[in-house]
Amino acid sequence: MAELVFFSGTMDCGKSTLALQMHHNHAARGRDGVLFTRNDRAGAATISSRLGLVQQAAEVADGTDFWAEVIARRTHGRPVDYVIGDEAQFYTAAQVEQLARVVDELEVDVYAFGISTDFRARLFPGSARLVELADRVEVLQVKALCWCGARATHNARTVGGVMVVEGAQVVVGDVQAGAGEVGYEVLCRRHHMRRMTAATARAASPSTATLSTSAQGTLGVGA
Ligand SMILES: Nc1ncnc2c1ncn2[C@@H]1O[C@H](COP(=O)(O)OP(=O)(O)O)[C@@H](O)[C@H]1O
Ligand SMILES: Cc1cn([C@H]2C[C@H](O)[C@@H](COP(=O)(O)O)O2)c(=O)[nH]c1=O
Repeated sequence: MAELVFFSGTMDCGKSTLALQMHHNHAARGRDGVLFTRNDRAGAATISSRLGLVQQAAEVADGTDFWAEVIARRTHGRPVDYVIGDEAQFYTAAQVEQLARVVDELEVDVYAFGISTDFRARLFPGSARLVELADRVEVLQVKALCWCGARATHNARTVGGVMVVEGAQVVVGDVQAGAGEVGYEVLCRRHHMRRMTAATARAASPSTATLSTSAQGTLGVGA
């Protein structure tokens, strides 16, 4: 039976890498897949992973209808066994419903990848609908880490390393940002709620190492 699976995690936890690995493995066994993305950092119609993999994909716009996209390809003779949708947090709720219909009525597996919450720790509309409709929500195994060494569970938006809480929900950006640029940093909930980034923690206590001593012990670093 076909499935709608939502692979979710913070920024920089390996979602796009996994999306491209899954595409590779399915395609290697002769399955036909269609790749979609929206607002990838590397530019339109691209899925890019920080590990260096880049693949062309169809760019999703507000008017994209996933049901029509799959039907059109099937009409032109493609089997369309699965759909991979990256940056799925940016899809509309209606588009997620179309994906669910593609699964249920066309027997196409849909693998959606995205962050659940924005810089204010609020669900994106697309992610909320995925959590509501997915057969499974999978949390990625590779842990992104907060500066303190705890598992990062939240995404902070930063300017010059300082967390900001005002602004538009969608601002494309990266965890590696230049001075003064809008960037992102992944944090544990405790430090997200305290608005404490690596830079502000260092400024508050310059002698504190970025990873806490206990975390360094756990991770086997800092000896
Ligand atoms: N130089 C590097 N060496 C090894 N792994 C890296 C390197 N740069 C990034 N990564 C890995 O890539 C992950 C980010 O992958 P990516 O698919 O771009 O994430 P996401 O799509 O979730 O934002 C990081 O968590 C890290 O594990
Ligand atoms: C938290 C947050 C993120 N974004 C943007 C920033 C990036 O362009 C993407 C996430 O990409 P990744 O592959 O998961 O690193 O989302 C945003 O627009 N608004 C936010 O609040």
